[in-house]
Amino acid sequence: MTPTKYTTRTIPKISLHNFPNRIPEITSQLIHAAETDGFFVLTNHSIPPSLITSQFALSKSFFSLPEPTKASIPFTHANTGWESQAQYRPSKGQPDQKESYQLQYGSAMEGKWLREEELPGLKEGSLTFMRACQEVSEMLMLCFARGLGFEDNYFKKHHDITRSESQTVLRLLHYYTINQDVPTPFSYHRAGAHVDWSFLTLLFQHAGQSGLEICPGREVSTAFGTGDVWTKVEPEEGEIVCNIGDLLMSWSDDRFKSTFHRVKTPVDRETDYFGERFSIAYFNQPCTDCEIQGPGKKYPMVTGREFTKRAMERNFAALKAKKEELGGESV
Ligand SMILES: O=C(O)CCC(=O)C(=O)O
Ligand SMILES: [Fe+2]
Repeated sequence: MTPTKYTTRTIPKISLHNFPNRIPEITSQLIHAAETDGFFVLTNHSIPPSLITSQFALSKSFFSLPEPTKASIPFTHANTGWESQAQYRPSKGQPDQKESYQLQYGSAMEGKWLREEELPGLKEGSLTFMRACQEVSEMLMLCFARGLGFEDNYFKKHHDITRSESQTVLRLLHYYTINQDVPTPFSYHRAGAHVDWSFLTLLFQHAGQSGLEICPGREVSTAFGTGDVWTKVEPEEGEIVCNIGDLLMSWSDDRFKSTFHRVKTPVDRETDYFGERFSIAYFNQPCTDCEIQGPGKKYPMVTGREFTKRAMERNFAALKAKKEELGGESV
């Protein structure tokens, strides 16, 4: 196994302080970050630290529940529910070593909330947190709409969480502790390299629970491939790490780049984090019936439903190719 090559890149930090009066300045910072790094970190945003802390506490309580309770709300094609070691990345053809629980706002959650007595406050608390994430997302959507020459509400209305067509997702993630005394198998990945197919992803991490790495420079919205020079993104409490997803890349006619990222397999006792890791991701997804096309019409128009379906199919095709390359290994 060839060792990963690393380089230090400065991840832009963008403050949302006093947003209504700083929209032009924030817009130019966001556009620059989106055109170059594809990743940026938000500071001074509107989500109170206590809300982030409570959502992490809910997440920890959820993942501590007995397996049969979690298995009673399994992950399905509606993109909601709980899974454990079931997500295969096309880059590796092996399952991520983690469990996750995906939540949405609307009908896709039917049968996917636990009963209140199983985890009191889960539904109300998570929806409050999701709405706070949406508020931040809508600030960014306004800036991206201006940057691309659309009217201010353009992206906001296509990601309307009050509509039953909403596909936006909150994902609670839990990576298992890794035993430092046993050599880590090659196939072991906390989260294999991938790009998100969202518009924008907002990621919350805990200080000290490192592992996130990025590799900018994705050039086309359809190809899979992992660059070989990575940069570590150290988690800071309260900050939001954002990445451009394939949807915004396509909607900007490839002007903004979606960026490969992964959660590293810890191998080095001196530098890597082997303990359990919790993170929370909020994926802005388009309403199923919205029409997606960039200002320059580089790609044919597709609906939100088609975009999601194609992204899943691309993932599946790339995974199949990877499996064949690995010699029909059972995944
Ligand atoms: O857990 C993390 O830090 C990253 C998660 C992620 O990239 C994803 O779920 O798409
Ligand atoms: Fe991701």
